[in-house]
Amino acid sequence: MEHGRQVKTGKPDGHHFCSKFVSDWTFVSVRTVALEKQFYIAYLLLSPILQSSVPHTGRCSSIVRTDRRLMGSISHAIGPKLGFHHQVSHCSNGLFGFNGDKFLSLSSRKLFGRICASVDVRDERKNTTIDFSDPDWKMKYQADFEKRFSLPHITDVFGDALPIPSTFCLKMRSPPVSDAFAGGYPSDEEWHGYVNNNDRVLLKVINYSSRSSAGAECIDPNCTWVEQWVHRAGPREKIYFKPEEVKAAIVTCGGLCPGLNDVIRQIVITLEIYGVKKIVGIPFGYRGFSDKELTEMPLSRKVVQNIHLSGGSLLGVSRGGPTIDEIVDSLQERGIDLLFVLGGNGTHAGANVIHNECRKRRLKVAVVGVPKTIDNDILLMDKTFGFDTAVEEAQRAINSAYIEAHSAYHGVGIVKLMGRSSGFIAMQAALASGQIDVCLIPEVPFQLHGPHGVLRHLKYLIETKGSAVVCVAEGAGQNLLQKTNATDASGNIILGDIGVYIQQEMKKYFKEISVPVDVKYIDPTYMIRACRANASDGILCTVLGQNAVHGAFAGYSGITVGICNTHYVYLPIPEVISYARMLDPNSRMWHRCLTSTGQPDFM
Ligand SMILES: Nc1ncnc2c1ncn2[C@@H]1O[C@H](COP(=O)(O)OP(=O)(O)OP(=O)(O)O)[C@@H](O)[C@H]1O
Ligand SMILES: O=P(O)(O)OC[C@H]1O[C@](O)(CO)[C@@H](O)[C@@H]1O
Ligand SMILES: [Mg+2]
Repeated sequence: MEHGRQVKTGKPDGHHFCSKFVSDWTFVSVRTVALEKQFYIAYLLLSPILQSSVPHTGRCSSIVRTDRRLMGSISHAIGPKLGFHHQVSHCSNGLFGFNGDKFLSLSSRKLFGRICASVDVRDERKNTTIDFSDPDWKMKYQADFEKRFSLPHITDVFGDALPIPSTFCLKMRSPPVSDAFAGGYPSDEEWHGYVNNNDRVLLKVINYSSRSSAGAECIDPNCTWVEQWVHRAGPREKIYFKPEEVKAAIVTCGGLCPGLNDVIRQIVITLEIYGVKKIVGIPFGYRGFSDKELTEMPLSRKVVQNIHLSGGSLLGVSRGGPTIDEIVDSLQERGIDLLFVLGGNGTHAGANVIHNECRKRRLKVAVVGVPKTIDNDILLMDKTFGFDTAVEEAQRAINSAYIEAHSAYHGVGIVKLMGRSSGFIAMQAALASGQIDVCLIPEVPFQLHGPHGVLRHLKYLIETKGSAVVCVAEGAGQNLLQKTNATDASGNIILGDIGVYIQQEMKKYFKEISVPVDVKYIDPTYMIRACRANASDGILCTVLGQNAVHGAFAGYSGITVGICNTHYVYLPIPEVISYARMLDPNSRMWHRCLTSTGQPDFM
């Protein structure tokens, strides 16, 4: 029996308080995707099961709702759109019915993993079911994984494309290391510094012994460890483009992100090292491909030398823009052979369609993405560039909120941070600052009002500590706000302002209960991304930029670059963008954040 984190599910001021180890099993919910309705399964309903596995006082009735988006957290193990179909008919206990449920939450998955004798996993993308009674299922899964993560290559379409020796040469840059190393000297034959096409990086490094281990990502009911290897990034010995003949283009799309200029700079520098003479920047995102008013920007080492010293994008960014046909027409007209696309989920979706359209038209173009999102919401990667800087900047806002709140009589600071569908920035900033009492993220629902609501907890904090600081991700608590169906030029839903709403409700609440509070609201939204990359992001951008160029010259297309378990990899675009990566409320990191803030569940 394993136990989860120590959770306060209430406060001693009148409502229930539970300061004990609560198992993961207490966090249960099911989302009926088809009906788009959230519903909760009360703890009491589960108590017959839970009593046998969880030591509880009977006073903790708090339930944390999780939802389909949590699948982001298990995606690493089972791949995009690979949903768990727990066939309830297999369960001895027929408590639950799932009308067309596509996904079960991670937590409920664990629960059912225990309840059900047999669990069926379905790969929705390929509509194949894994039969765990097959003794070879693991081998088959690994083979399928290898296939899914194989990298599209120019030779898939141009079978007769002949590679040439790479013009990117590291030879002679290193002095002899030792007699034992490569025969004593880095010779052509034995040492060249290239990455072998067959090199792989292990994607998952934790062997969870139990489905109930915190953050467990399991494929089968026994949580068997399955090797999942992805392609290692880096320069190859053979290349598929003649550097002196190619034209390379760079485009930056979506919102701004610290580090865009660092990546642009490094791509240009690396291209020049290969020997590329024609390098251009497409202005203002995909729009630059079709807007006749906008002309492409010639790029060289000289032009980009110092651009990383400032934030933003040298090329400009935009949302929305032309159709894929228009973009590919433009690629053809401009004679572009290598296209580097810097952007988030939307941009990568575009890049993948561009790659497919190029194949359809039999254009020998390598399309390589570099994931850019301060939200850190791209699947499989340790982190995306800009995220670290955004967290650092967010901390400054939190510190100001803390100083304001701490210095005022009954001061409350609220800081709203970016994070449309995932709360990574809010969580990391809360963890880093150590000044947050309440961290609200899109992945964890909360109530403002009521005995377990945020406002009641703030009252408790005012009474006990004298002040409080709340940090809220922009996508949190959207269910509390009126929905507009407005979208931006790229089709992203325009969110309601949760920060302003919390501020207003807070003022009303404290007025009603006649407790004076001094509320200060800080919205540093654009300040955390419109800035220069910090050192850590600077390094990440440099490596990603270099690897993007190596990947394109190696002949790969429809790929993106990333960092997995501290190693740099190439991944096929569809595998990283099938949905936005979400924070797993059952992950150790979120548990650590809760431990740090000391906040209870707000449901
Ligand atoms: N599904 C899609 N297929 C093709 N192109 C897309 C798709 N989604 C978005 N795009 C295009 O990609 C570009 C950027 O998209 P979007 O504005 O969503 O930013 P993003 O890349 O997701 O980055 P951010 O993290 O800042 O939101 C836009 O020009 C948009 O038209
Ligand atoms: O206001 P803009 O430029 O559309 O960008 C805002 C969005 O950008 C993001 O940071 C994604 O890059 C979202 O979290 C946020 O909603
Ligand atoms: Mg987007």
